[in-house]
Amino acid sequence: MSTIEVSAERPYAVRIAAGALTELPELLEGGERVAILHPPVLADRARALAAELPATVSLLQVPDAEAAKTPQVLARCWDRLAADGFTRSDAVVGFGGGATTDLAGFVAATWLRGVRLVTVPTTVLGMVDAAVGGKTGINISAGKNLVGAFHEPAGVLCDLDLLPTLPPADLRAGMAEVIKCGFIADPQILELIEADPLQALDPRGAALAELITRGIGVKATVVSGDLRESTSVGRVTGRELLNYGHTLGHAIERASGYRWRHGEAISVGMAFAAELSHGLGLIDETLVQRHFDLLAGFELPTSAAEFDFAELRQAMSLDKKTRGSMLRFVLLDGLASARIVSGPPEDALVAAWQRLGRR
Ligand SMILES: NC(=O)c1ccc[n+]([C@@H]2O[C@H](COP(=O)([O-])OP(=O)(O)OC[C@H]3O[C@@H](n4cnc5c(N)ncnc54)[C@H](O)[C@@H]3O)[C@@H](O)[C@H]2O)c1
Ligand SMILES: O=C(O)C(=O)C[C@@H](O)[C@H](O)[C@H](O)COP(=O)(O)O
Ligand SMILES: [Zn+2]
Repeated sequence: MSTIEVSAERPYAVRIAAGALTELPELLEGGERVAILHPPVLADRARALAAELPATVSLLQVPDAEAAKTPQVLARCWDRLAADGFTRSDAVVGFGGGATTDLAGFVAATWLRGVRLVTVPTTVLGMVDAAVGGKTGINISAGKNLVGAFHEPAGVLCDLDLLPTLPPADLRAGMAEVIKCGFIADPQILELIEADPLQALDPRGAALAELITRGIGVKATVVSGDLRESTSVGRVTGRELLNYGHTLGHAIERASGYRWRHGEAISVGMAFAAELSHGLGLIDETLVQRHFDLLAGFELPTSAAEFDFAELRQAMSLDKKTRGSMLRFVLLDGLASARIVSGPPEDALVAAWQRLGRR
C-alpha cells in the first residue's frame, strides 16, 4: 500500500493499493447515513460496497460520464439527500470516474453547505487527478466546469483492483493526464512510458501502478501548496500548472457536445500548447515532438480538424484562467518548467492550431 499525504487546508491521505476499498468504513467516521454516487456500470459493485458499510446507505445511480455533471442531476441528488434525511454528520462517497467524483464532490460541498466527502476513483484519470485536490463541479451549456466549489475529500481510496474492467479507450484517456504530470513536473514518468508503453497500459501491471502513484505525487504536491489556484505571474509553480493543455482541451470538450473524453481533448490541448510554446520561442522542436510521440503512442489524438478554431477561440474566453479579456496559457519553457503567457498574439494561436494537423 502506498500512501500520499495531501497537506492542504484539511490534511488527508490518498491510499493506493489493490484492495484499498476495504478502508472505506474507517473514513466514514461513524456517520449514520452514507450516499454512494455511482455510474450505471458500477451498480453491482456499489451494492456490494453498500452491504459492507456499517451505515444506512443511499445508492444514487447517476448518468454515465459527463451526462452526470449537469444542474438537473445535481438537483436530483439534493432532493434524494433531503428525502433520505441527510444531516451534517452524514457523508457522500463518489464511486466512479472523474465525472462521478466531480459531481459527488459538488453535492457534498453544497448539501447543508458542506458535508464529509470520500472519493473512490475507479478510472486511471480519476485516481491520478480528479479524485484528489478538492476541485468539484458541473458543466453548464456555456462551458466545462463553470460551476463548482473547492471541497476537499476526507480521504481518497485508489483500489487498483477496480481497473481491469475499465474500457481500453478510457484507460488511454487517463494516460493523457499522466503524461501531463510528466511534462509539467516529473520527467521520470515520461521515461517510464517511453521504456515500455504497452506495459504501461496493463491494468494489472506494476508499471501502471507506479505511473499512477507518481502522477498522484505531482498532483498532491501542487495542491498542497495552492489549493485555491492563485493567479500565477511569470513562472508557474501553483495550481495553474495542473491546467496545462486545458485551455483548448475544455473548449474541444464543449464543442464536441462532450462526445470527446476529457483525456482525449486534453491530449490535443497539450499538443497545441507545445506548438504554441515552440511558436513563441520558448521550447525547442525536440520537446514538441516528444509530446506528439508520447500521446500518439497511446493512440491519443493530437489534432482536431473537425472543429472550427473560431468557435474554440470563443469558448476559450471563458477559461477560468482568463482575466478580463486576457487569455492566459500555461506554456512550457523547458521540461518540467512552465510559465504563464498572457494575451499571446492571435496569429500565434492560429499558427499553432494549423501546425497540429501537419505532423
Ligand atoms: N476535479 C478535478 O481536479 C479533475 C481533474 C481531472 C479531470 N476531471 C474531470 O474528470 C472527468 C473525466 O474523468 P474520467 O476520465 O474518469 O471519465 P468518466 O468519469 O466519464 O469515466 C469514464 C468511463 O469509464 C466508466 N467507468 C468508470 N470506472 C469504471 C470501471 N472501473 N470499470 C468499467 N467502467 C468504468 C464510466 O462509467 C465512464 O463511462 C471530466 O469530467 C473532467 O473534467 C476533474
Ligand atoms: O486540479 C487542477 O487544478 C486541474 O487543473 C486538473 C485538471 O486536470 C482538471 O481537469 C480540472 O478539473 C480542470 O480545472 P478547471 O478549473 O480548468 O475546470
Ligand atoms: Zn484534466
